[in-house]
Amino acid sequence: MEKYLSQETTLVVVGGLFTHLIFNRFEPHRPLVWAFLFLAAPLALVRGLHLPYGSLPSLVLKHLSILTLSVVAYRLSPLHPLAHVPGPISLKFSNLVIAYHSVRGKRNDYMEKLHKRYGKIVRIGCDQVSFADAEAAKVCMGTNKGLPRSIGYATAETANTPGSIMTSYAAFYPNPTQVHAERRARWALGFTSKAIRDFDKFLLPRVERLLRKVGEQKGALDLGKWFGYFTFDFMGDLFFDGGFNMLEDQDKGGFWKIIEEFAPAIASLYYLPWLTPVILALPGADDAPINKFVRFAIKCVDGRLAKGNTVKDVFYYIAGEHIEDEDKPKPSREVIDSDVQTGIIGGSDTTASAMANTVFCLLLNPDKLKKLRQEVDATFLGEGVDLNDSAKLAELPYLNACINETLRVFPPVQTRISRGVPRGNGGVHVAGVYLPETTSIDFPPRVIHRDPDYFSPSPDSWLPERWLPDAESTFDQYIMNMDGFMPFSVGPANCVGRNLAMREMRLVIAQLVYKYDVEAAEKNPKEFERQWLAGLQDHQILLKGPLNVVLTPRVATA
Ligand code: HEM
Repeated sequence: MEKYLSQETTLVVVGGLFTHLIFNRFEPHRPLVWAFLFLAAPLALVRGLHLPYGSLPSLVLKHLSILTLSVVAYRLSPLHPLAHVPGPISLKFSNLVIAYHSVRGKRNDYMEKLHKRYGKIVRIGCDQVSFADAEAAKVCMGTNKGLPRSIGYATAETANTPGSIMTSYAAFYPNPTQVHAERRARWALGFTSKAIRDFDKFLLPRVERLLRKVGEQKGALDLGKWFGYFTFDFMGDLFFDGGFNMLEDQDKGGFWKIIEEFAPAIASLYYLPWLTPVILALPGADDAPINKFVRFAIKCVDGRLAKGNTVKDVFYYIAGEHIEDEDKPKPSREVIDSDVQTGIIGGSDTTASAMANTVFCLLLNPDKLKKLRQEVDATFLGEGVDLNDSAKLAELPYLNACINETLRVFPPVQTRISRGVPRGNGGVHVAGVYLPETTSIDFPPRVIHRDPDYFSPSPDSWLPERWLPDAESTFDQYIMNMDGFMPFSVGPANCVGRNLAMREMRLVIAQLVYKYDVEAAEKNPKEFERQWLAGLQDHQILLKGPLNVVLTPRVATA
């Protein structure tokens, strides 16, 4: 061997392989540790072999080449613990490719294609799988002993924050289950049935204003945008005692822009958690979308804290304003700042997306729009009717069928409810597949919801009738497996805002079709459909193109 390889080359190879072993074993995420590992072996060589320091750059280059080759070869080899999971080679050697699909915003279509080709489980990164299987989702998200969220949630925040309700449940935290349960308990107080009923004092005036403002617009209007203004204002009521007023001023403050820039960044960095601290350490990082969003959240918290605890909103509970006992610990300012970030995103975009997609589906299916209107008219026509009667709306079968069917075909979180196998637990066996320690598992609701094993017939089609009580006798080969329905996720970390979101959606959709004739501005249904689907961008939240409609006030008839 020595005949062919110089001592220097042999040591470079050994150094590269050894560094790979360290990366593999400890998965460091800090840029300084990376810098150390990139330089340590070449420096040791220079010192050990008494080489000139001028040879350092070329040694570093060789070291990095060996390291890269070793990493790529290992990830593609049968030795890798995820080698048994099928998937395209282009995705196996690095998470960069799936991160690229996330930035493009078409991860939803891409995942659908991958699952059609490779089956229920696909390897989508070096340590990532997508698992479109309801049983696996149930086990991993678990009602009592599920897995925590994956390490990618580290990217949702700047390095040193203590974690929100969302991120504190990530596998990298020392005790995710306990920390999350403590955060979740405070959030849950803000979403009891009573608290939700009390929030009607915010919600009902916002619904009234939304429906008045859209009626005042001349010509076609982008209803999706108006839904966004509405949900953002309502989120502001829930967390910051109001203050955005988008239904009056539209987005003059540029709040949506902050979220629209933040979403693609965070959705792709999820797959590259090591990159976040690097980006945040670069000059000019102050203007990075993550920092802009974090600053925005902090400013909102400053404003709310300055107002004091005059109102029992969600913030009141998550900030521990309800804790009167001086001896009981209150959440730190860092925890509040982190939690509020989850609230801003969770409380605004998701519900707006679901409502926009419901209207889109109704417009493509005028017979079903007519049926929904008949149900709403029949319920609310007459003296003394209360269009704000949420209890009554919750009982309307067709209204609920339309919303649930939209959440099925177009779930606002399309391709990633994520869980991670913690280091040190020896891996897990899920639905017949072994997943080693540190694997990140994405459960893609849109793929699962459109799987004929769970919903038949025509799982890709929007058919509210499948939710009606007589569906079993109306459809041939009827399958409705609710284990495969997870728009709000399941288990201890499922969506805490679910009941509130359903209340919002029922009120808005019912009152919209009651008060207005709604028509698509684009008269060709095929073109209308094409434009809307092309505009949907899956960045974990669902960004949308315009939903241009024409509204005509109507008088309800029996
Ligand atoms: C149609 C509307 C909504 C949908 C489809 C939705 C969906 C989801 C999903 C899929 C998760 C992830 C759960 C997991 O990882 O297992 C989640 C979590 C969460 N959502 Fe929602 N959401 C909606 C509305 C809301 C609203 C209105 C709020 C609050 C104002 C909210 C607050 C949260 C919070 C705080 C979490 C984290 C829960 C935890 O970690 O315990 N969501 N949501």
